[in-house]
Amino acid sequence: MSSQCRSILPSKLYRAEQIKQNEADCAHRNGIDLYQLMEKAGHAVFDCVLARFPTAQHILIIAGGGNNGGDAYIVARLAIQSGMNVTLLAKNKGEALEGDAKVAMHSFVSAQGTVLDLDKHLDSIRQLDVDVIVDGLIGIGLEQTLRASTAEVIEAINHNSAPVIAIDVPSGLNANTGQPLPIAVIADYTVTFIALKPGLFSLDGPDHCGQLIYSELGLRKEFESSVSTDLSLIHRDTIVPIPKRKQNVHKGSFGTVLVIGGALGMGGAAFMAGKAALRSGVGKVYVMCEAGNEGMITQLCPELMVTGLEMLEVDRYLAEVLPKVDSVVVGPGLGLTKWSLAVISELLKQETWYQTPSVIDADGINCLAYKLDKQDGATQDAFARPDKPWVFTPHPLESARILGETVQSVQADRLGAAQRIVNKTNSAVILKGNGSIVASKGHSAINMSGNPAMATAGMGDVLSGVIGASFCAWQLNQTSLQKKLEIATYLHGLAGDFTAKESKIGMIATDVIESLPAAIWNCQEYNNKVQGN
Ligand SMILES: NC(=O)C1=CN([C@@H]2O[C@H](COP(=O)(O)OP(=O)(O)OC[C@H]3O[C@@H](n4cnc5c(N)ncnc54)[C@H](OP(=O)(O)O)[C@@H]3O)[C@@H](O)[C@H]2O)[C@@H](O)CC1
Ligand SMILES: [K+]
Repeated sequence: MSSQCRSILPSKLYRAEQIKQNEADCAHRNGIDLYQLMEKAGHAVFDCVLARFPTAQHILIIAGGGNNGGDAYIVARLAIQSGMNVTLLAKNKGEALEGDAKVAMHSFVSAQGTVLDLDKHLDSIRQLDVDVIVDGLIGIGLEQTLRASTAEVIEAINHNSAPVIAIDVPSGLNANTGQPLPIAVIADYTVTFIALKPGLFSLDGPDHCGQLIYSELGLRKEFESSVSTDLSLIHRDTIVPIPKRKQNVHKGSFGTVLVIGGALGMGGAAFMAGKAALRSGVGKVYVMCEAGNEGMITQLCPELMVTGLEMLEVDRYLAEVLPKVDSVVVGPGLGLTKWSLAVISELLKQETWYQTPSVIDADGINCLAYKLDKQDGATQDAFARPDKPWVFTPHPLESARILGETVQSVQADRLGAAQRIVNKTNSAVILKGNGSIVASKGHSAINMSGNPAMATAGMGDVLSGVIGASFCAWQLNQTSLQKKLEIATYLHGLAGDFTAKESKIGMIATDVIESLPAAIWNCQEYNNKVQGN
């Protein structure tokens, strides 16, 4: 998501329906009506045209039948008034328009603008040689799969090689979920109004928005103070600062993490989680792995305290070590075998585990989902326990396993799926993927750091180690579980951003581990400078 304009972004996100329900009241309280708001929206988009394409002569504008189309007519009028050659295509030549959008169309026509019939000019959309296209087909009014004729218009816009500015939301994109329904305009810029919508930041949203330009239309303060939300963004300005360390400290000051994983053939995952915890500043890291793997893990990282165990030795080890650690990372390379299921069964018997901050990742999730599927009472009881300091970190497939759903239903509404996992496990959740979602009861936040180079094996193991560290290495004792997880997720992505080369191809998980100290330092320095700490 590195192309998005982060520095000016607010932290709150609002669903389309919250904006629709509240924009009129907010505008009225600010002394303007909805038509004046539409004028402001049109001006904001035209400012973008002028700023990004100052030499543009010929502009193609697509206007839909709702208020998103209304904004488009304002842009078209401003373009004519500034001497541009404007081609405006509208459904039914705009004849069915009502309300403010109709007024906007008349203002365009009064400025000598001509409205052409969209359906008769599909080929023009594909082929017209223009300097810029403005997409005002559909905004936050889209609720269900596109009609075929509208999908065809979007396909035609995407076919034209001219740059595209989308008004409010790329047409066809679900503003709440980031899902194209099933196709959406691929814009170079999206000028979005009043409040940020979650779909612009998650799933396919960022690939369709291009650079995001937030235009509050003078309503941000009014809107944020009068409308509450359970959604937020995670970016540099929203994370709680990690304090700088005092000089007089020792390894005991920064906690102990236990990593449980590393079945035969998968020792590398436990190594990566353990090393990521160390690189995030943890004082001591224990690794409990399957007997036979201890040598290779120690060789990869001699700073880890590694113990290889047979099945029958696990209970004694856990009873002895769990009370000594500040957090547990369960899952990296754990496998789904007799050994790993025995490990999980022993863990479920340890009362200490339920009070210990724990990350449950990868095969930790798969083992628990498997046991749940087998109606295992201990797993059901563990899920039912309220207020555990646990976080599940599933990718979409693991999410589907926990929920007993399909990957499609998880991806169709990632924010909803994250909350369903929170409710089912009584734990926090990080639902991985583009725009990872950090969720706990009643709140979900979408992370903005990270890049496509991170789509590679082992990256989740690194994240689990960073989260393990967030519980003890950063002296965030007064910070909520949600906020700790937000910092860990952000720093993991930032370390990936620091490491990725331009092509965003070929970075590996162990590269990211080495960038963790720089990412932490960078945020501490930023905090010092910007917030004066
Ligand atoms: N309120 C204001 O004054 C302000 C509002 N603002 C702007 O208004 C936008 C919201 O406007 P909105 O609510 O009118 O909805 P909007 O995004 O234009 O979509 C409706 C159009 O989409 C079409 N359509 C829908 N579903 C479809 C489907 N499945 N398949 C195909 N078509 C479908 C639907 O067609 P219909 O179904 O009616 O034939 C209709 O033509 C918002 O994003 C912002 O840009 C700003 O100017 C600030 C002031
Ligand atoms: K649009």
